Amino acid sequence: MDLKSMIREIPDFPKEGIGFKDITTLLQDGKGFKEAIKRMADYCRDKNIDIVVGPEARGFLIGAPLAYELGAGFVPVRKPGKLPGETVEITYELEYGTDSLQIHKDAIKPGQRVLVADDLLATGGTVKATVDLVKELGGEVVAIGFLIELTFLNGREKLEGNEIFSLIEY
Ligand SMILES: O=P(O)(O)OC[C@H]1O[C@H](OP(=O)(O)OP(=O)(O)O)[C@H](O)[C@@H]1O
Ligand SMILES: Nc1ncnc2[nH]cnc12
Repeated sequence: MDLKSMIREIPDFPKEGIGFKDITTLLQDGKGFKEAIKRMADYCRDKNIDIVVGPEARGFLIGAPLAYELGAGFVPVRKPGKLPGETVEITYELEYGTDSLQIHKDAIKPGQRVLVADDLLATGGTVKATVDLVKELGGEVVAIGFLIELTFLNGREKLEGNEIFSLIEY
């Protein structure tokens, strides 16, 4: 199945010069969605993953079904003010300015084996912040998986030292 053909590219969204990779066209195709999650799960079935962690919002769309397929738990990483319990927060650099993400303090136990999953790797900032939150709680980041990787942005450099996989490259 050609998953790449199910991704729609929207030019100049959300701003001029950005070629937006729209995954909604893949998600709305039942066979495509199932195949994408199955292929991501195949990368890590033998890794004894306890928890899949996904950053808001598109990381939920990939991370939650992936956790279900692996028989693992799912932990959301959210934008500030959304999680009701006690949280740990990280602030990270964007192209212009900064952003913050939070995780529940008790969401991961020290030593648990974690897969970090998101829909897309661009500069790597979002997932690097997510990895740092997991490590702060004592989780072991076993692998990082993406549906899509924009290789020309070299996001892997920011994630050096981690095992990384992606299904679709641009
Ligand atoms: O590698 P990076 O440069 O950090 O970019 C990738 C991130 O950007 C997108 O999320 P976005 O911030 O647009 O939020 P959303 O998931 O709520 O749409 C995407 O879903 C990744 O999480
Ligand atoms: N080109 C892109 N398409 C979709 N999501 C993105 N997040 C960051 N860059 C993106």
